[in-house]
Amino acid sequence: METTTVLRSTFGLYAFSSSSNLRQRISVAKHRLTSVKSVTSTTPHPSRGVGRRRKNNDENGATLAKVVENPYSKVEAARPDLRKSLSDFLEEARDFVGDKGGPPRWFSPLECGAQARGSPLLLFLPGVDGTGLGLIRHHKKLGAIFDIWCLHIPVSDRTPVKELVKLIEKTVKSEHYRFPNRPIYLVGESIGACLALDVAARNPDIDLSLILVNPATHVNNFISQPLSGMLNVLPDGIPTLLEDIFGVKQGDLLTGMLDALSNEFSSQRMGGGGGGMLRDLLAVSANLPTLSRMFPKDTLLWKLEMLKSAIASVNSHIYSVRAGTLILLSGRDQWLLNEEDIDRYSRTLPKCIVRKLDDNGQFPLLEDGVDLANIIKCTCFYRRGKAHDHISDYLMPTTYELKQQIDNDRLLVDGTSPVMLSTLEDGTIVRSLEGLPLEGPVLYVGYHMLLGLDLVPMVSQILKERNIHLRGLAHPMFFKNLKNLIVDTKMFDKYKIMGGVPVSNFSIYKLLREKAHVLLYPGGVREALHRKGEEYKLFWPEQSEFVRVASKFGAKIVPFGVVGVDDICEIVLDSNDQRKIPILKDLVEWATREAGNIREGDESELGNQDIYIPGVVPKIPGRFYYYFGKPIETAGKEKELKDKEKAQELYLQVKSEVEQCVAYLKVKRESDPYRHLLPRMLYQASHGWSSEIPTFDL
Ligand SMILES: CCCCCCCC/C=C\CCCCCCCC(=O)SCCNC(=O)CCNC(=O)[C@H](O)C(C)(C)COP(=O)(O)OP(=O)(O)OC[C@H]1O[C@@H](n2cnc3c(N)ncnc32)[C@H](O)[C@@H]1OP(=O)(O)O
Ligand SMILES: C/C(=C\CO)CCC[C@H](C)CCC[C@H](C)CCCC(C)C
Repeated sequence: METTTVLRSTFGLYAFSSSSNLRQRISVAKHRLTSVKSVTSTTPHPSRGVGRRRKNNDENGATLAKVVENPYSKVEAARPDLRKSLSDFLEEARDFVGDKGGPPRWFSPLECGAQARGSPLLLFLPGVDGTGLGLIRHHKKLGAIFDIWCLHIPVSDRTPVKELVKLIEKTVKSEHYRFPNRPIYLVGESIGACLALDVAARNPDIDLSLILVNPATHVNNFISQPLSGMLNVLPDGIPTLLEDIFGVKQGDLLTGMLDALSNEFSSQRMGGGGGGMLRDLLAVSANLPTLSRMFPKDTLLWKLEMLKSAIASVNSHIYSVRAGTLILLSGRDQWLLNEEDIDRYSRTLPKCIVRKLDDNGQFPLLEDGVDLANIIKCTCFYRRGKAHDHISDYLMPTTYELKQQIDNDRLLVDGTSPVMLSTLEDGTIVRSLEGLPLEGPVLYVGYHMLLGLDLVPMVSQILKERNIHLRGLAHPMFFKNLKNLIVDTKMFDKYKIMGGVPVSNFSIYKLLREKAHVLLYPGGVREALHRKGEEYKLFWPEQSEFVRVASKFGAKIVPFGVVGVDDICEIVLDSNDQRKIPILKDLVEWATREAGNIREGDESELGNQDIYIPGVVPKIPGRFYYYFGKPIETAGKEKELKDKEKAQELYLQVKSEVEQCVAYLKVKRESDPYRHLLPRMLYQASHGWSSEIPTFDL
């Protein structure tokens, strides 16, 4: 296996290659990068909303309209974003653990070269392996949104922790000097996390963000005593520790066979077959010689010393850290950290999010199921400026992320076979989303069903079918990173991945100004968490909202209604009931307090916004129905709609159209022969599972 890596240091570019065709490899890679850049029409760009029609100027200045293919239309066939594995790490590490030595230095992997303009710098600080390849699975995906440099510490290097911190600091300072407004991310694993904290503590005035993966917080009794004692008594001069223990060398028949097996597993995984732990075990076994060269006895002893001094240094400096921190914590096999320390860190560090990776072990960045770019999106940890901006720093879901979303919700969508209707300009109602305007700004205003379940089929279907990405104005509770939470806020990840923005008059203003397609539920959580008997009742403010801001940007307003949740479940325990049960009462009060009431002071029922989990009894699923009304133009009416009375008129018109959409669907579903599950299943059994099930006559 040949590898090519361009190594960058303060002195220039280094190239490590096991083959002689380095130049060719680099130019192939460059060519690939160029093509990635030029295919934004079919690849969702991480940082931009997806346009449908791009205007290009031809040589004579004429404007050409280029129809852009919808990257999400083939979402079902999307392949995983991360395709490398532990086996790739071990194979590529072979070239990093030779006898080359030299000082610690930075390298920038070629596959990270396609980052969008204005991307922040990401410095990766390795764990005990020192190779700097620990992010290998993530290079491609992270490389699209960061300028990535990885620190390589050669096996034979003995630079003390203090000097390593100075070396990293030197790079941080010089990069900060070059681009003072660009944030610098330090991503460190175990001991690398200690180095990151140390650098941040020494540089509180530089704009840093830290991502600490299983930060080493203590050297436990086994490691500090029996293990280091055992290493100390082993004779010097043995070539490698593992080679001695297992008696295997590179090129052995056994390693050859294991190699072949692990390759077999890798190729199956590429085809979607999976391989999991067995594949990793085989990869490790086949690469024992690499591992043994990575950790010779004296290097292991040195790393133990480094660990002790790095941890001691962090503990004495942690109070000076000002940077925002994201800590990733494996649920299994934590050798070098304990949760009490992490608790202390999260209380000490000023802006700290702790994200647990329950099913992961010692090296989560190399394990399946951990996607760092995705975690960064879900925690709103990505920023190009001083703080995360939900609009300009938002990263579109990759097609695979959308697929995961769809797969997670498949049961609900397949169970409710949604019917989506829209209205064409001439008023014709059609069974498709054809009536939705393609050009923004557009403001979708509608009724919110129980638990917000209407969002599930709607947002992804509109993206898939029309390449329209709805930016939903969402309750700020979905973006909170509360500590000591009774509920796991991971359940709100989907709101962030799919483009939710905390609701405020500023966010609606900014989104419409950017010509976005904005989704607004004026009834908000009061509708989504309604009480018994309140289904399909709108809880909108009396005084007009959204109309003036929509007209300021000439946005089209699309009123819509949706029904069906009453056909899948029935509320048996609402917030009024829960407030009568002691434990539940505390939970409702806690959640309502923590969430914050965005309708505080509203005297009507809208102000009564309990946050609670309704007790429901499921039903054999009926069907979901959506009806998007005819878009209402506000362009050219800005002056007129500045008048509060006129704005109120239009507001009431929109409200009445939403009510009419709901009423229409409630009546029409009575005549749908496929409203119930059984006829739908029979229909699909005879016409194919992917066939579109008919509905009522329009
Ligand atoms: C288990 C299932 C889950 C599944 C999920 C699956 C997939 C997920 C998919 C996707 C994720 C996203 C999904 C999101 C959806 C979540 C739903 C909820 O969370 S619902 C709760 C939140 N929503 C509310 O509670 C509504 C609250 N509504 C409001 O607060 C208002 O309606 C608001 C702020 C949106 C608009 O009200 P105004 O009062 O600003 O509107 P106006 O009256 O038109 O404007 C007033 C004036 O302010 C100006 N203005 C506003 N900002 C300005 C600025 N920055 N500069 C200058 N002028 C500005 C305007 O131009 C206008 O100006 P002049 O007075 O006429 O001169
Ligand atoms: C309002 C909803 C959707 C809007 O699109 C539905 C939210 C349903 C959740 C299951 C409600 C969860 C309430 C919990 C007790 C969590 C509160 C956490 C918060 C951060 C205080």
